[in-house]
Amino acid sequence: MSNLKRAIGLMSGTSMDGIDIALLTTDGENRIERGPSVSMPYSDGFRARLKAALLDARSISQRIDRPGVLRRLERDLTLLHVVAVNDFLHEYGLKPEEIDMIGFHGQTVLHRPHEALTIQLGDGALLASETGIPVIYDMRAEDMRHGGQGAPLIPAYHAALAENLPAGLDRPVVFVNIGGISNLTCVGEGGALIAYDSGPGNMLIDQWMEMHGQGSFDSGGAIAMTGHVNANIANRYLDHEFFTSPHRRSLDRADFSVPAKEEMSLADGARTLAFVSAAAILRSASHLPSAPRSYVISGGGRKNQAIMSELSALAEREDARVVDADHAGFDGDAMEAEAWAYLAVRSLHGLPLTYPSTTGCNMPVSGGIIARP
Ligand SMILES: Nc1ncnc2c1ncn2[C@@H]1O[C@H](COP(=O)(O)OP(=O)(O)OP(=O)(O)O)[C@@H](O)[C@H]1O
Ligand SMILES: CC(=O)N[C@H]1[C@@H]2OC[C@@H](O2)[C@@H](O)[C@@H]1O[C@H](C)C(=O)O
Repeated sequence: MSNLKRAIGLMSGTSMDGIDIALLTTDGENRIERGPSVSMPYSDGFRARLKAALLDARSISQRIDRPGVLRRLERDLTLLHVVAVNDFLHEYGLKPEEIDMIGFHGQTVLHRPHEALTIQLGDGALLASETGIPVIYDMRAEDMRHGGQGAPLIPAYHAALAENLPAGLDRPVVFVNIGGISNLTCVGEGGALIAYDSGPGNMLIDQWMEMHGQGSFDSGGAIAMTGHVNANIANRYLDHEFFTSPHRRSLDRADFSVPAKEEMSLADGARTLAFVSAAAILRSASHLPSAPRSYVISGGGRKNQAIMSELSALAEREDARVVDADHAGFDGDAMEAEAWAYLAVRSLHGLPLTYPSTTGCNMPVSGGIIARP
């Protein structure tokens, strides 16, 4: 009997721009068949509610606390995921009974690894009852109970993808996800894994654009491409203890703040923050035991031309190649959602989601809670 399962992965990331949905058929190990994927953007109003809720989340001290607006928001967020799943099933002519499980990330509203506290809003039981599909959720907590950072979790999936790298991508290969926050996974010769968060990704750029009334992101990096890097401000970010400390740790959105509006012009700010996003990745990669030969970039940040050109220039100096995940045979938009489907299957099979070399946990750890319809 095969261990193959058909799973839907759902990711609502730190950019808070919407829900990514992907279908994956996998054994949770080396067999991966990628299915369709879509994104369901949040309305401006819902996005604003998520952002406002980050403030209420700061007073959480126990995992079950839902102060202020959080309880109602968790329900609404879950119902949006219900709509996302049901629309997806309809669009691809699938029935709930044809899906073995959903891997549900939810929305991180607080992440304090030093307090072993991480909160992802999302009601797994409600999602299961409203879709008729078993749901595996809350996949970060068990890692923290074993001394881990609770993030990143995508490395187990990166490791499986690295089994099928196209020719020309030499190891060590580093998978980089440039979302609101960026994280990297280095896969060395023989499959050795090292992973950690690598710095601010798009979140500062997004906040900078919003502050200037220029929408929620710098589309294509078009504004950044007309600006110049302010080296003093860039160094202020890059000299942060996060990069200089010998210890790697995971990040919360609140760890870095946007520059003050009057510090730079719109274009120089967009360019400087794109440079910071790129340089942060290289600076974090300098803590790896051996120099990477290739970087495979996923996440929305790969669509920002300024980030990508800064990254390519910096990597070239170290004789490394930078490749968009889409050009390496992967799907740079769906990779996180695919990962949550993959991790759900691993969770079901009791396989580790994290390792000492990915989150700093004290042993390989599985995790996740299952909610049945
Ligand atoms: N066309 C584009 N041009 C420039 N930037 C873009 C474009 N599309 C998306 N982005 C950036 O990517 C972000 C979304 O990226 P992504 O969906 O990978 O993040 P996330 O999954 O929410 O975050 P995380 O991985 O930290 O959880 C947007 O907020 C925006 O900054
Ligand atoms: C606590 C949390 O939600 N962390 C996210 C965030 O967004 C990117 C980076 O920081 C990563 O550590 C993680 O998400 C990815 C998907 C992960 O766990 O692999």
